[in-house]
Amino acid sequence: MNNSTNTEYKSGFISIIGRPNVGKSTYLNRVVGQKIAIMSDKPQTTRNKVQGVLTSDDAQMIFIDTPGIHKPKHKLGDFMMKVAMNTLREVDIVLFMINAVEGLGRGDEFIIDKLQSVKTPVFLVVNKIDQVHPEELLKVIDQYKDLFDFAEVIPISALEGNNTERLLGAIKEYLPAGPQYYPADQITDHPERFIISELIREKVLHLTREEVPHSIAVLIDKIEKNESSETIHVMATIIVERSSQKGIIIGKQGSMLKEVGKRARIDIENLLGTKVFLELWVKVQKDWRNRAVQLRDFGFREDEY
Ligand SMILES: Nc1nc2c(ncn2[C@@H]2O[C@H](COP(=O)(O)OP(=O)(O)OP(=O)(O)O)[C@@H](O)[C@H]2O)c(=O)[nH]1
Repeated sequence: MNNSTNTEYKSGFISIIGRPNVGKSTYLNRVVGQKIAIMSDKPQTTRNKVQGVLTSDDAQMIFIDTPGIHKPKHKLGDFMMKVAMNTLREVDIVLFMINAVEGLGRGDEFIIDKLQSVKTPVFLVVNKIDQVHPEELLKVIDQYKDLFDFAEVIPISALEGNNTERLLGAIKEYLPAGPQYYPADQITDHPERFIISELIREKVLHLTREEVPHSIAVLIDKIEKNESSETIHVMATIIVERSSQKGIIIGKQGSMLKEVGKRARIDIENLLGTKVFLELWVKVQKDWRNRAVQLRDFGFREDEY
């Protein structure tokens, strides 16, 4: 085993937001090189948007959709908006995608307004440049730059592939060192999975405060529908770096873990709109962040708890 590497593995979550029809799915599909998201002319076809995972030798980028950011009247209403806003805070980079042809519209102002409270770096991704003159493009960019301080401004054509490599390069620059969350051959997942893991992580952090550092990870082992009882069985593992942290998270006679589970379950039930049976495990994986390859080998059932 060789632990001494000069270049650190980078990984992180990138959320793509923007008005309907700006080309988010087209971009996602180009990035992961396969048709994984539903592309259509019909706005907001589905709530259950897929995410794309792009894995290379030195980085893993996980693209996620942000539910509800442009849908304030979504049936889950405020809760989804809250989740969306939290998601924006939890990701490493936000790609705000706009349509170079249409320019600034009302939906954009709503999104920009929401972004003002987010500290995550926001890239302005100006899509569909194959359809505008360069002069027009500059005008559109200026309109947006007047309203927000973007970390990067990158014009692309998701359809034709112009500049998409440059965008990936910029994303990599901003990603922190981190593990390979997903196996290299996995390219899609459902955003629910990510949100559920974040809801659990949030409860752990709230309940334990500074005793448990932010380095914990929550991996979702399974989400399974039980047809007969109409419940969804979620099994997740909270990964910590030291056994002392495991003790804190489990608590006296399991009291802390029970409370984490109770609070997380309520949120997950709201998210999924169905009854949930939540099973939580805690596992020590020393220095897990530096042992990216091991993450893909986590076999939860083999472990002693
Ligand atoms: N000319 C041109 N058309 C594009 C480009 N990117 C996407 N489109 C087209 O724009 C339309 C909408 O693209 P989608 O990728 O479905 O847009 P979306 O933002 O995911 O839409 P929602 O799912 O409704 O949020 C499709 O007809 C695409 O072919 C581009 O770079 N240039």
